[in-house]
Amino acid sequence: MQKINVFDTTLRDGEQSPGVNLNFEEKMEIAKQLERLGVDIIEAGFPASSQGDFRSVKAIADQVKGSSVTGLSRSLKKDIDVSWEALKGGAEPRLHVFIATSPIHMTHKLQMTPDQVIEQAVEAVTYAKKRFPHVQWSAEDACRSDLDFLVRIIEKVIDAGAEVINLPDTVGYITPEEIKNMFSYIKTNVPNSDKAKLSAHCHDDLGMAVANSLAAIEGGAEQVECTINGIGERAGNASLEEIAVALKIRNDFYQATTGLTLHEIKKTSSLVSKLTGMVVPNNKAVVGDNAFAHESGIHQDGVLKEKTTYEIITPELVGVNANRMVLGKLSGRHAFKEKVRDLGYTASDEEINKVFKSFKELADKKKEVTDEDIFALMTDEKVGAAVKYFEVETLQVNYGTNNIPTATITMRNPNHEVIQEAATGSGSVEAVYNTLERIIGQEVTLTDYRIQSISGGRDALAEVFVKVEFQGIESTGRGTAHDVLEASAKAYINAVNRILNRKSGEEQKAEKVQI
Ligand SMILES: CC(=O)SCCNC(=O)CCNC(=O)[C@H](O)C(C)(C)COP(=O)(O)OP(=O)(O)OC[C@H]1O[C@@H](n2cnc3c(N)ncnc32)[C@H](O)[C@@H]1OP(=O)(O)O
Ligand SMILES: CC(C)C(=O)C(=O)O
Repeated sequence: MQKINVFDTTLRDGEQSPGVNLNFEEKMEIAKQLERLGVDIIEAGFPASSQGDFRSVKAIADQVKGSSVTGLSRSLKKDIDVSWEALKGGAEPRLHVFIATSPIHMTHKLQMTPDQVIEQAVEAVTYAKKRFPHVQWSAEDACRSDLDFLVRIIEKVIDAGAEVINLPDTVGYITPEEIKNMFSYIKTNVPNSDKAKLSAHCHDDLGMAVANSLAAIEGGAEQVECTINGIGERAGNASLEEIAVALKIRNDFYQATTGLTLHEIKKTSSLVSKLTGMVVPNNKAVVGDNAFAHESGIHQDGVLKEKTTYEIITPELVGVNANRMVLGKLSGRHAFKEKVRDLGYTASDEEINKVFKSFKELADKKKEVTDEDIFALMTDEKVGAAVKYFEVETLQVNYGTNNIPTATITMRNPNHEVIQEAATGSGSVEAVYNTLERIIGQEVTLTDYRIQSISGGRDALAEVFVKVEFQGIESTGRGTAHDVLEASAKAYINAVNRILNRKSGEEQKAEKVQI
């Protein structure tokens, strides 16, 4: 099994993401986490770019000893000198020096001839080698460079002392097949290629950065440069976690491995997301919130029977506690039943089937049905096992800033008669309660009223708790609904029904049902 070195550039190319600006403490915290993750090389910054970056790179090089620390430098003596000052305290000081090799970059940006570029590259590597025991050289925009020019310049920088040759796809242009061919071409045609490791550094402009990095490995790369969560200049870099997990899960194909502690991946991803402010999309491979979540009934059923039906990565592998069954309108009975059991309910198939129907109705109205929602549905069902003396059939409330709130309610009474009444109140809830009291035909004293939302979001269920006194007995009641007034009415009637149940001895029966 071939060992692939992981070169993490979250703190250098990752910080080039528009809008990202990490301070000293943040860079230090990320570097320490990268060390725990076990990356081979941390590119901590670009020391010559600013005082702040110099200070961070220096501190990381001085303090992080579990990974090798490097910094980026142009092919200029002044940049290399500054980099040396920053990196010299590292365990084995390592410089990453680059120059562009594509015709577009050489002509327009550097305004140099290919021969001048070769000369400057060799001069820079030679100069760097006088100080640094390890020098990596990068051919910026290698993937749009002339292959035979690359062969010429690479041979010379290896002779000058570069021990890693990085061939970046700077603008995310190449395809997997092309990059694989490019790496094997360089390996075969550079006469001294055995004296250096080849490295890939891919950008994601066409969404192929990870595929290209893996293809480069097939072509002979022994190092991949990547960032946590794939952050980086423009559309970002190849994402470290995706490459690492692909190599692990498909090592039958790639025959390659990394030295990473994979269960640190999720923690590292969350830390980088928090400190950079770059949110990880829910559907992001490996570290997205949905990476181990199943919502559709057929998938949930499959996973409950055998995880490998729909999971190729175990959540534990990357430090996620467990997979997640998300209950929504596409979920089925198997997952629902499992969730009800997980929540601690003992329920018969008949009860499950009944609540499943209410669950589907709720799921049609709500994006995600949460544990709290299921709890509310189950509690309603269990409490509903007692006699419902009164039951609200329809409820309408007329409210306006210039009107007196009026409620009109149709309700079934203990004699199974449907009665309609209307009443006003100083607010909508009072109007509802006055109307209910009128239908009940006896005084009901409300002694407590509390409302809260179940789970988050605008579409959350409302949950109302009341305490009422009726016929000399006090009882609590609870009601849930999407609408606060409906939940208020349900809670009030629930309390009255409980009192009537208790009076007729039915309450005892209801409490026997195990919740
Ligand atoms: C593909 C990559 O990701 S490369 C890394 C990109 N990262 C960064 O640029 C972040 C850090 N950069 C910086 O802070 C600044 O750009 C600095 C400090 C490096 C340079 O700043 P300035 O001196 O103001 O130059 P500026 O950035 O405007 O232009 C870049 C200069 O470097 C030259 N240059 C670019 N790459 C190289 C190189 N590898 N070797 C030598 N010179 C180079 C350019 O041709 C240009 O030279 P010119 O001023 O003679 O025209
Ligand atoms: C300087 C190199 C490594 C780079 O970041 C790129 O080409 O994208």
